[in-house]
Amino acid sequence: MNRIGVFGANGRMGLALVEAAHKNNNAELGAAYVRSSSPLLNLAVNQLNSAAPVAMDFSDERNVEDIDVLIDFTLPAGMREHLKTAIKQKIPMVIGTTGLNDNDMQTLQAAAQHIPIVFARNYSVGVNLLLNLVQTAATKFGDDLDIEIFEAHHRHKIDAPSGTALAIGEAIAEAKGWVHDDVAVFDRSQVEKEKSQNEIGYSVLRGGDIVGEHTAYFATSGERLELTHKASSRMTFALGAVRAAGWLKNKPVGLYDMQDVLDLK
Ligand SMILES: NC(=O)C1=CN([C@@H]2O[C@H](COP(=O)(O)OP(=O)(O)OC[C@H]3O[C@@H](n4cnc5c(N)ncnc54)[C@H](OP(=O)(O)O)[C@@H]3O)[C@@H](O)[C@H]2O)C=CC1
Ligand SMILES: O=C(O)C1=N[C@H](C(=O)O)C[C@H](O)C1
Repeated sequence: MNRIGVFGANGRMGLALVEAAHKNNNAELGAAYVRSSSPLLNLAVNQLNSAAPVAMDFSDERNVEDIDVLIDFTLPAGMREHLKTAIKQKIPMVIGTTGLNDNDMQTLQAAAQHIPIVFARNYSVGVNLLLNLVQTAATKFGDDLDIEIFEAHHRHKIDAPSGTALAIGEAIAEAKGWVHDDVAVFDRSQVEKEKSQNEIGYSVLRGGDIVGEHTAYFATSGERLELTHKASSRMTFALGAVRAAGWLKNKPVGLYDMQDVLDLK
């Protein structure tokens, strides 16, 4: 049985992860953590199960010592703290937090020399298939091609474009032999010129309770291909992350992603 510790257990994804750990037959919830300053500390996280988990303080080392894999879907600042604990306790970590910067990515690379880590900006099967499909599309059209990425999420999401949109753009850039940062266009409001074909444009919608939608557009002069993924439940991501935790448990140190977990490379 894989004993899972969930950070940010009172968050939208945290709650879904707590439920997903109950649903997965090979996993059990070892601990559900909230911030040490949280008013929810020591209270029941939810009532899904007769043994409703109690929110614990991860900074108390006794609360992490029998955990097999830690899962973090919080914010970048939280992820940084949680990663330190994981390294100190030598516990593998599954990370889904988005909005990470270049320094964070370097920190993850360095951390992965000490513990096994899965980092993915989307834990759904569909998006991980999409990452392969966009690479095919990007290379099979000719030079007459415009590539744009659109994403839509709920009103509470604070990072933009989404981590998934960036992962799609990076996959396309890799297939085209482009440096993503050189071709990514996030804002055209001040650019008064025609678009170049060596660019990947991003656009973003925020509203209501949209779980997560992504479309990659491949537009030529005579046709347009639109590859769309729509998530209809956060449980998709949560079950994917719990599956990744099971896969990671006895892996050697290193930085992995969900395509490794799903054997899609
Ligand atoms: N990779 C994937 O498949 C997916 C990734 N995500 C990503 O997961 C993250 C969380 O999303 P969501 O659940 O909607 O967000 P929520 O705002 O609902 O939850 C965030 C959680 O993180 C906690 N948190 C925030 N800052 C810190 C900190 N500094 N230290 C400790 N805990 C902290 C919050 O605690 P508190 O309530 O005390 O503030 C809360 O429990 C986002 O980055 C999102 O993009 C989401 C879905 C899928
Ligand atoms: O914040 C969210 O909700 C989501 N975030 C991830 C992202 O930034 O891509 C994944 C998913 O789309 C939901």
